[in-house]
Amino acid sequence: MATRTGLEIAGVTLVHGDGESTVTALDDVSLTVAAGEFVAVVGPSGSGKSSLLAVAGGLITPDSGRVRIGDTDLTGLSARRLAEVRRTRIGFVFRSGNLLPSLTAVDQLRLPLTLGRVARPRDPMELLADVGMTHRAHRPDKLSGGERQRVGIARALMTSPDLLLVDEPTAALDRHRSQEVVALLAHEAHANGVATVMVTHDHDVLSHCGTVYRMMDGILEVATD
Ligand SMILES: Nc1ncnc2c1ncn2[C@@H]1O[C@H](COP(=O)(O)OP(=O)(O)OP(=O)(O)O)[C@@H](O)[C@H]1O
Repeated sequence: MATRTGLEIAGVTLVHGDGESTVTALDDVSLTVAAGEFVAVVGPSGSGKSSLLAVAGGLITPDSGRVRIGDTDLTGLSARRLAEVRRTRIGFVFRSGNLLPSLTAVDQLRLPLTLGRVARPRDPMELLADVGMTHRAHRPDKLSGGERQRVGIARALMTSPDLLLVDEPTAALDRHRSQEVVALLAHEAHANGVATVMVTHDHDVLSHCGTVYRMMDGILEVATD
């Protein structure tokens, strides 16, 4: 059986700024992540990791190259179609959960379903159980950092996305919670067949990932150490 492709980035270049002060944030970057595959991207500050997530997530259109999610080519889509792809096909997980302070855990998960039609909605209670969350009626101020991340991960999976983009998920967590959260991401990626790209500075969690890539001055390569 052919492996389903979740994300395909081919020959992407992205230049920030204009005139004399330009920065090549992505320099002919290619990356393919299959459905269910969990990859990590490491690299120093300013090397282009956030730019890679922004391009993969359809937030920035690259200057050249191609970005595909499943069978959809993002290059050339209208802003409206791109927003629709972001809402229905891509899940975003942020550094510290990015939860809305006034909503309970279960309502954070219901939110993505209120923003428009979703072809394959998940059941919020089931998904919270999946990520090991029992405090379903708690608001974020009553949750630990690890629990907030669990809710953030579950929220990102509500639309059954093809692609999960994860930015520094352990930035606010201690070592033990970091391991738990990244193990959970690995489990969800495999169990749901979602291509997952995680940017991290935390080398302790890399054993949970498949391929580890290193970004350096906008160039992406497989990390060899
Ligand atoms: N909007 C922008 N305008 C101009 N330059 C930018 C812009 N965004 C990023 N850059 C530059 O592009 C390069 C890559 O930045 P990027 O944020 O992708 O790096 P990063 O690896 O994610 O860094 P960090 O680990 O600190 O988040 C840097 O030199 C940065 O200064």
